[in-house]
Amino acid sequence: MGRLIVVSNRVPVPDRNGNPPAGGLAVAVHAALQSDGGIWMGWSGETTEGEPGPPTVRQEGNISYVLSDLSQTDVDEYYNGFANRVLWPIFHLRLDLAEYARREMAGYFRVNRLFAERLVPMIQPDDVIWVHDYHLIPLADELRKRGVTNRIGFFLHIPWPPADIMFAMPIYDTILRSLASYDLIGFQTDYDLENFIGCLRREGCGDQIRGPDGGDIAVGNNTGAGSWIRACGRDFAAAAFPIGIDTARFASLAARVTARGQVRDMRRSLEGRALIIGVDRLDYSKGIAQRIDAYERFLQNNPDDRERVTMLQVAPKSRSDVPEYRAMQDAIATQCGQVNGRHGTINWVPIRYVNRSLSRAILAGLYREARVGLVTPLRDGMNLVAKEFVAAQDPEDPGVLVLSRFAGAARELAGGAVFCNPYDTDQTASAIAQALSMPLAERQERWQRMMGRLLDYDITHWCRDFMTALRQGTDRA
Ligand SMILES: O=P(O)(O)OC[C@H]1O[C@H](O[C@H]2O[C@H](CO)[C@@H](O)[C@H](O)[C@H]2O)[C@H](O)[C@@H](O)[C@@H]1O
Ligand SMILES: O=c1ccn([C@@H]2O[C@H](COP(=O)(O)OP(=O)(O)O)[C@@H](O)[C@H]2O)c(=O)[nH]1
Repeated sequence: MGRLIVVSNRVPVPDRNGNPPAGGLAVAVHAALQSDGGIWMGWSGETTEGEPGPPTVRQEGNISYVLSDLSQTDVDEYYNGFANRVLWPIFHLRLDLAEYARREMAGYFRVNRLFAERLVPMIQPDDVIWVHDYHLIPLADELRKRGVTNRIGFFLHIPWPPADIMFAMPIYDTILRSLASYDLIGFQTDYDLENFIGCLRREGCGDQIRGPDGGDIAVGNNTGAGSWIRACGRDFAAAAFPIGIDTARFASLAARVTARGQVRDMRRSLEGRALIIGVDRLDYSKGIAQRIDAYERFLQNNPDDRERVTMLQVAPKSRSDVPEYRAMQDAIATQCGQVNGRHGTINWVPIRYVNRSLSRAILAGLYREARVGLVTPLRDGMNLVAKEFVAAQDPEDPGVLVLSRFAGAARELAGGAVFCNPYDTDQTASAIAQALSMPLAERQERWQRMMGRLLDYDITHWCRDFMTALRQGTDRA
């Protein structure tokens, strides 16, 4: 079997001992690379004043990590600009926040060309290439232009928007058509897949077809969503592969850390109050402001519960060079202060706000302490925090997940989570009240339903499913 080549904007480089970072995706993809050997290529995270030098290569076992520095102009135009000020807001249905500029679009394609040029000399005939996320949509097209005929797969970690939103983006057609250069496109949910096919149809450039020999593509995730597509003169496959977490390992981490250090101190500091937790990058898609409004409404509607609950919002800074993100940092801090000022007493602070990143181990323990997990994005590709919260619970006394219906995770966690509409403040406030008063038997039943799914379809399963579907064409050839 040929090697696997993974390309992503960020590369989870192993530590000094060769261990990948603890995140589930890094561990699972690292394992897939290790088994047949391979390359993981992407941005080093470093910026240079002038033109960047050649990539650095670090060998770990049979995996080569190939890291390219980018110039400040590249980072401004490709990452902060087109990826995070055009594609990100539009794919998250925020046309109002999209700032389109031709210069930034040119930078986006320039960096994709740079990655393609650097990758081509490394590719061997049997290699299979797996490209990740919206930063690198045109990469397959650039590789094809350079004569690469290998199987190339793409996984989109964020949602795919409906046609009317997509078509508002200048050069939407270039983005849409460039996806036809892949052999397999993976989405988080069947809704994203439907939206993508809807865009092809409305544009009149593609549609679903019967597969070769009438066959289906291999999708083992029980969503039943997979399709063959003919578009822009090529046939390719597209399917939903909802990303999972390292469920069993995360559950055991949570059970281990709960009695220790910072988590134990945190429990003591609650003085018996029920903990409501939110954990998100500081991103407008996560609905943090709306969540704080809903929590305040809950306090107003349930005066008896005041001083019996504490909300902890963990929100590390993210993409701080993008103006919309910088503005949010001040807005959320102000909002928390106002709620605390209005409702706090000399003995009680309603919201604790932590504006920095916590380790996975601490988070696992905090999730387990919490009576309610508040995951209320306005739009989210998947939302791994929702899955981690469930995995971390004590089976004997599980907390309740309040989950936005607009998170990708809602497709799999229906029947277990209490759903909310984050745009509806009263309804989200009621969902918080429902979660806090839920009887033990119902909490256990809901938790078991969700945990069963998360154990069956974990990150290793996700990785294997995608790779099986991607290699399927190789076998047929
Ligand atoms: O790399 P950053 O700009 O700092 O952003 C962090 C990541 O954010 C996005 O995550 C998405 O992928 C998750 C895993 O599939 C998914 O659960 C979540 O809903 C998505 O928002 C982004 O897509 C990644 O590329 C970033 O690395
Ligand atoms: O302080 C923090 C906040 C978040 N996370 C992790 O960051 C990831 C966030 O993934 P998610 O899919 O929820 O959202 P994204 O940030 O990728 O859009 C999860 O694994 C969290 O455990 C973390 O390690 N420390």
